Amino acid sequence: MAVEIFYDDDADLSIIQGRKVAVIGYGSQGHAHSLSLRDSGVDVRIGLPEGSKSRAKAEEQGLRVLTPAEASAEADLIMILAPDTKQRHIYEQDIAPNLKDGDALFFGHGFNIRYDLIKPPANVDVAMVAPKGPGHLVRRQFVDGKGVPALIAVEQDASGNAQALALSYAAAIGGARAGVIKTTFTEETETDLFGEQAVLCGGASALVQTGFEVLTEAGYAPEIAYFEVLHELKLIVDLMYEGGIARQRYSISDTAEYGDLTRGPRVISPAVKEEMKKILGEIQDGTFAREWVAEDEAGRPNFTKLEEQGNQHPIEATGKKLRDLMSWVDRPITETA
Ligand SMILES: NC(=O)C1=CN([C@@H]2O[C@H](COP(=O)(O)OP(=O)(O)OC[C@H]3O[C@@H](n4cnc5c(N)ncnc54)[C@H](OP(=O)(O)O)[C@@H]3O)[C@@H](O)[C@H]2O)C=CC1
Ligand SMILES: CC[C@](O)(C(C)=O)C(=O)O
Ligand SMILES: [Mg+2]
Ligand SMILES: [Mg+2]
Repeated sequence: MAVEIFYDDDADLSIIQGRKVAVIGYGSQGHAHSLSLRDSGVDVRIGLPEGSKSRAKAEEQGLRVLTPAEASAEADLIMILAPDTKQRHIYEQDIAPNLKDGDALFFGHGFNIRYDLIKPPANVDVAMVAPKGPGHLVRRQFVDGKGVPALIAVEQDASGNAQALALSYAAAIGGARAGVIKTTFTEETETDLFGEQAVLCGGASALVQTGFEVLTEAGYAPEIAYFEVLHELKLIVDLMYEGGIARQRYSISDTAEYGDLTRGPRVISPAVKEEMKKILGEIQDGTFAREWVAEDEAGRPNFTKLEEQGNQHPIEATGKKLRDLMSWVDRPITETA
């Protein structure tokens, strides 16, 4: 089925400029949405608990910070940008009691709606604006006059105007400069989880770590291995970003391209594709969501252990040493990035 793609000319910015927006959370996505909404002339307040370490960051940027309940009560559009596993509790405790007829409840990812963790009442719009990129780059691209593509979806159209509202919001954070695609909460959730697990984060991290291990275990210098499998990956992916895999193949040598064509399918073998299909199945049938919610409720023991193991991987120490010598590479991720 053909997708609908919208650009700035299709969006009416005045719709979101006429709303009182509460952004709940001020992390990667929260800071990007809030600052760009404000720069687009939208009335924004931030909802954060009293003890939140994000409060100071938002206040330093001149934003008005309230508790999540106060922000929800004051606003007529509430965008939840707290961690997915915390959203259900925030919704029940702070948002639901403050929802009024005609309010809009917005999400940056469909997890809590797709897996029935949040069940909004019938009298509010329920929509999503999900940028297809990390929040710090969503903000950086907006500041640079560019934009990260975004997906919009409407789960519940109580006002009859939810899609135009979502598109207006997406335009205000720069998404419609690059293209906004209309989808569903289900499609966004399942493709986003699959992308981050199998390709963008899980797949890419494991590929890089394994390549580094194979080279260093064979006696090659860690610094050379780092440049080969991590640093240069960005340069190769930049070519794909600009012109697809064909552009990447045009720029590399014939020798590299022959290796790419003949060895790539041996690395990402049919067995890897089968495993990817299993991972997609666990997303579709809710296995991953149940596992992740239970892990979070148990205090994240496995998450913490695996994250620490990743931090201790030898590629991290080698990379830190090399990046310290390249001031332009380790660009700090700040609230104005
Ligand atoms: N990271 C990304 O780039 C992307 C994220 N998304 C989605 O955006 C949403 C937010 O993710 P992300 O930006 O990564 O989140 P982060 O973990 O970066 O930030 C979470 C924010 O929520 C705050 N928070 C924690 N608990 C509460 C609470 N009880 N009430 C209010 N605020 C709270 C945190 O404050 P504190 O400082 O106190 O911890 C922090 O400011 C998720 O749905 C995610 O799937 C979608 C696309 C990309
Ligand atoms: C790729 C990870 C992501 O889905 C994103 C930045 O888009 C996320 O959830 O952070
Ligand atoms: Mg994503
Ligand atoms: Mg995601």
